[in-house]
Amino acid sequence: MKTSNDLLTDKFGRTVRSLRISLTNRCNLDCIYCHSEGDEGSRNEMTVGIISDIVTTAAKFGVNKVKFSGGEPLVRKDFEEILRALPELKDVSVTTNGVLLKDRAYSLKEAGLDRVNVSLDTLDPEKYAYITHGRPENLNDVLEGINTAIDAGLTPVKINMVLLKGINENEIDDMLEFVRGHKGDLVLQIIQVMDFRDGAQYNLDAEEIEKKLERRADEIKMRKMHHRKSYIIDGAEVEFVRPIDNAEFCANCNRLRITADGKLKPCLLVNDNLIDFSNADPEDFPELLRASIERRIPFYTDSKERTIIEKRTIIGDK
Ligand SMILES: Nc1nc2c(ncn2[C@@H]2O[C@H](COP(=O)(O)OP(=O)(O)OP(=O)(O)O)[C@@H](O)[C@H]2O)c(=O)[nH]1
Ligand code: SF4
Ligand code: SF4
Repeated sequence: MKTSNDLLTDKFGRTVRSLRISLTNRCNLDCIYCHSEGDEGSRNEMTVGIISDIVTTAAKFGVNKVKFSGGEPLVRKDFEEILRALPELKDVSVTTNGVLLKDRAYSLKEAGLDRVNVSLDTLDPEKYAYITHGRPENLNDVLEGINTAIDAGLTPVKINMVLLKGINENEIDDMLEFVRGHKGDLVLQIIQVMDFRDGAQYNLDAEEIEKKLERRADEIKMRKMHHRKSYIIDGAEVEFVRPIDNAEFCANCNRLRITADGKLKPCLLVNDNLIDFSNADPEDFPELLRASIERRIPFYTDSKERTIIEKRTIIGDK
């Protein structure tokens, strides 16, 4: 048995400090690029007790960050209860589409949520409806949700903008202006679209776009997680998430995923190495965590050829 210090370090020297927990596969939208956290789509959902047990165990071994995701995590009415059942952590956040955020922001903050990321690819209602298969009016709900989250202190609120060729690639400056208009409470997060659902057809040269932003930056920071860079451009902060074929991103991946139905998932893009702990005895959790860490490998390496083959065989066209 490993000691508590190295239990969550994998054979590539990556120490897991963060859990990314999917609360549900249900969603009130249906986006054209949805990756559903790379999950197979089970309808089962973990109970508050299981979530609390696994986070408590992981926290004993150094995990200090939890990110909740979905599907859409706010469709779970017991999200506040889940938050109240967590141990003390450094950073608890959620990624949401924001449609239901307005009515929950204050209660989530009171229950212990630190901050929120909100998906917002466009400020145009018609494009919004096209991307999400929702209603144009949903865009207003999201904007109200963002404002309420700021009022409730769920800051900084990150605005997740997935770059989509032919749809929103010319909206980066509008988004930067939107962020500037909220006086330091917002950060723009630009995300390269991945090869899920219709994603591939909207892919563009994200590296080139990032280089252009870099040239405009007054200041550049780099995060430990994924070595992601963020740029300050005329007072607006923009972080770039560019995972595809990015060996550096995977070499600095320090998060372990948990699927909505309670499986440890070492990598977003791999589904044949999951470990089920939904029916396990909490006493066995450390051993299961360790087993999952043993299965972690960086998905993208320096060999692009290998990556493409793996992608086809492992995730298919999901
Ligand atoms: N391939 C890959 N993509 C990721 C990973 N983490 C995040 N992403 C991408 O980044 C998108 C946005 O992530 P968010 O859920 O907003 O959270 P985050 O930016 O990772 O976390 P914070 O910056 O700490 O809030 C996801 O939908 C993915 O497309 C990862 O570990 N691997
Ligand atoms: S809001 Fe998120 S989970 Fe829902 S369909 Fe869009 S990308 Fe998928
Ligand atoms: S190994 Fe790479 S692709 Fe897999 S979850 Fe980590 S960063 Fe994402």
